[in-house]
Amino acid sequence: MSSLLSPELVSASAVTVGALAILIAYARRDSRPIPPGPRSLPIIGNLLNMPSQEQWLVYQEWSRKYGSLSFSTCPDRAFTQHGTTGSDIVHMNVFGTDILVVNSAEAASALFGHKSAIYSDRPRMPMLGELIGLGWHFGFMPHGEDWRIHRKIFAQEFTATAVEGYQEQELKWTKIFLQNLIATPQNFMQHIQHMASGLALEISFGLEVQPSGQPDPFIAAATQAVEALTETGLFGTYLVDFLPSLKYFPAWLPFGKFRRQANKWRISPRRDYVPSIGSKILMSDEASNETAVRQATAAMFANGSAATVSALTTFILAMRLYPEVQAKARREIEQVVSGRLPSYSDEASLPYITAIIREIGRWNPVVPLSFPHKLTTDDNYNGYYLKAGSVVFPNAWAILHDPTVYPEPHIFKPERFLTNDGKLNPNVKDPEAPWGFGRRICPGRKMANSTMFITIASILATFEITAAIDDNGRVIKPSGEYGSGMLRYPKPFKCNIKPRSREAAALISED
Ligand code: HEM
Repeated sequence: MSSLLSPELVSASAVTVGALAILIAYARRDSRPIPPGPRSLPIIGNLLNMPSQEQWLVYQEWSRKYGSLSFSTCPDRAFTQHGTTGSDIVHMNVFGTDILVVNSAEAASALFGHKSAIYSDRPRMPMLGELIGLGWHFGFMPHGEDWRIHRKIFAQEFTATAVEGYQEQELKWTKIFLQNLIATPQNFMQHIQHMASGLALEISFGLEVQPSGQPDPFIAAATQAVEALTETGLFGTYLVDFLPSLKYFPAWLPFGKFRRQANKWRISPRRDYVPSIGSKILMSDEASNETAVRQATAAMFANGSAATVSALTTFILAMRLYPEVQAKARREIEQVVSGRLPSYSDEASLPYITAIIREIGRWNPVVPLSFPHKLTTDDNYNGYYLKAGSVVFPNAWAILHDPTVYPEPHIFKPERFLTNDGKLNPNVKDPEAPWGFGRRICPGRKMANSTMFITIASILATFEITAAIDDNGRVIKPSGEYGSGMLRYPKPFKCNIKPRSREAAALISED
């Protein structure tokens, strides 16, 4: 009996049944007009068109290329003539899974905003949730009761008032960061990471983490989770996302590479942890349901802070590449802050710093394709039929680089959010797209903005960021490149960071 049900036989049968289901679905395909997209092939659909790098750029290009002039009545679009007007929604199909990419703010607002009840689900993500073990992460839970409970408890901890309550810890960690920066400025990325993790641990568990950065097993596990999320979180990166039965295939098969990668990233805290106070609390068996939810959300905060790390690294990059922005920001700070470090009460008087924070999220969004949403009910948009069960990607990158809304979108220009006399322009909205959409919008955004404000204002008040010089006296220009994953980070780059003056250095070392 056991030999009859060998894993190989089970997986082969599962794939055969899956292939049959796709064939039947293909034969019965719908004839209603669907959004345009690249031409698809039988069974595999657009598998060969799926970009593997910087997907947001490819989808942005497709939305210009595939027009909405003539509606196809054939879902594989074999006979469609594409128009020239472009379409803000593009469609693909891979092994029977419909994929929609939303490329404009109007379409995002019409779907994720006005119809959030049917656009707030998440697709099943076998690689991330089942093989790597991030299924507990409520950011990837289906839109249901469990998600609602997690989200409610989490959101209570990060309201505007709750976030004000964390300012003391944020000021403390900003100071630690500045001190680490003065000691080893070349390690600025590591110091940003340490500050974000230390702050998350202190706020979540009340833990006092070593300021100098002794390795902590909880930080290590959170970092591992972030790496897994970055590499695999983009739905469709692995075939198993489209064909879940592949997860039963043994790792040694030639196409079992994803299994080997999943084993590398698999989150198994109970076995791998060296006990720390944080991990003991996190893993406590006596935990009640609510405690369990709190524990998971605390760990989520550690992950969320990874996004803040990316945004702060983008800030350093922008200051290195745009010295005139840095000089202008510093002039504003000098008018407001003198003989002390910046505080939260300065925020209202520093509109240029607020504009810089907005521009960071717009210029190089941390999550350019946001997290994938799933449509739960048949819908239509601009005459197109959108099928229930479709995976829907909001293309935050395309929305934030729309030249009709943000002229010269590739340039870092905080002025776009300001009036001529330097106030925040009420007619230019603070973009929401960097934070996601509808009911799933990032619940940690107030916390992230608060951390960014105090860190950025404090760096500008005390340090100068200039070009690094190589051994031959030549300026090293950062490539400005980013890694391509679900969360984007600037690729490591060099710059010269030094205190602006003796007074600034003295402020940093003061207790
Ligand atoms: C610059 C920093 C950050 C950025 C750019 C960012 C961006 C995002 C985005 C784009 C999403 C997906 C929204 C969607 O599905 O439409 C998200 C979800 C989420 N973020 Fe953030 N985030 C940041 C920081 C944080 C922080 C600090 C926390 C924790 C305090 C956090 C907690 C979460 C959670 C829990 C979710 C999942 C929400 C859900 O599925 O219901 N984020 N974030």
